[in-house]
Amino acid sequence: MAASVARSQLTPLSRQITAKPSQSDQTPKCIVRFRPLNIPRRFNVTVKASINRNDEKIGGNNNKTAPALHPQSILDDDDDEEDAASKDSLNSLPRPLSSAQFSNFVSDGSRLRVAYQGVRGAYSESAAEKAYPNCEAVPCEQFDTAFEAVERWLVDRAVLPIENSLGGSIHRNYDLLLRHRLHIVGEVKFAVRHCLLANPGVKVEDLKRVLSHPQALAQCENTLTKLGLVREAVDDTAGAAKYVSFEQLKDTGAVASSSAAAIYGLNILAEDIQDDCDNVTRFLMLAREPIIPGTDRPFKTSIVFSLEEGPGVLFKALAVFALRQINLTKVCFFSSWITRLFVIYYFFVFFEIAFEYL
Ligand SMILES: O=C(O)C(=O)C[C@]1(C(=O)O)C=C[C@@H](O)C=C1
Repeated sequence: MAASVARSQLTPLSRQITAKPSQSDQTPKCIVRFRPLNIPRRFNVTVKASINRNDEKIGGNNNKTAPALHPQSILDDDDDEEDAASKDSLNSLPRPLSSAQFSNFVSDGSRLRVAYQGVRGAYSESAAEKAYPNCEAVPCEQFDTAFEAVERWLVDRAVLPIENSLGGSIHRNYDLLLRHRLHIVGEVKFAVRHCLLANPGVKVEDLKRVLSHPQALAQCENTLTKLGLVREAVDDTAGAAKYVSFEQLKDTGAVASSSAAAIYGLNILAEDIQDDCDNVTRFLMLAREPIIPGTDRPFKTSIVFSLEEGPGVLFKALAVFALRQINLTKVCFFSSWITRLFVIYYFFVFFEIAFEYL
């Protein structure tokens, strides 16, 4: 009970996480200065978790497990300590996750902090708990807030939806994967069972409109059309439930989970209102450090790249995989402000082999 009270006091992280945390912040790792090991100290730069991109720079010894960037406390700014710091730095480098390391605890034994988008009762919270049992799930207002929270060491991981069996790809998160430098370290599938929620005493026939996340509204298209309800999109399903409850709305319902109903004191008017009983959302688990796949089992690898416009460019790109018998599990196209066309490939193949091919 005590735990649930404490958790209910969590306020979602907002975009303001760019502000320096207060002294009382319990997370000492939150402001970190990264310094490439092979760059003189005076060229120190503050960058956001670009560990992967500089991997090869370390000592040129093909040590793929050693990231090139060294996190150093922003308070430690004494030049005299440079040599000692450089020597120690190899030992203190953040280690990339290995496939065997799916621990729910960080190195100091504290619970893993996992960011998700939404408020308490969101499906993303349940997915985070499924991905990392016993974690401390940290609500974030927006998807990019969750990305930033990991990059700034406010949390250890993020769990974000990427695809739904009914609604399709969640392009916003593909786009954010490109803009941020986090690594996909796993995925979790979560069966989403939507309920129609309303304040106590409100009946289905009293409802005129319904609030929810756009994906959730799309997943319940048939039911909501039959009920003739006006749909209104909000940031997340549980946020819709919270709003309906706090505003004591009598003509407005929410599409959300049964746990959101319990948390915000709403009644469940209808259960399993999604159009397909097999409504599954796939969530990605994201971390600052890449995972180094072992050779004991196949790993799913995601590749993002852009193509210049021209006849047959996509055909040629796909041929790279086809000619090597590499099985693609998903191909996704979308436009982004960064380039005109991005293609995402998922395929089952060992990571190193994939890179050899590319
Ligand atoms: O709004 C929520 O509860 C979420 O966790 C977000 C989200 C999504 O973005 O797809 C997650 C799962 C469901 O598919 C519906 C909504």
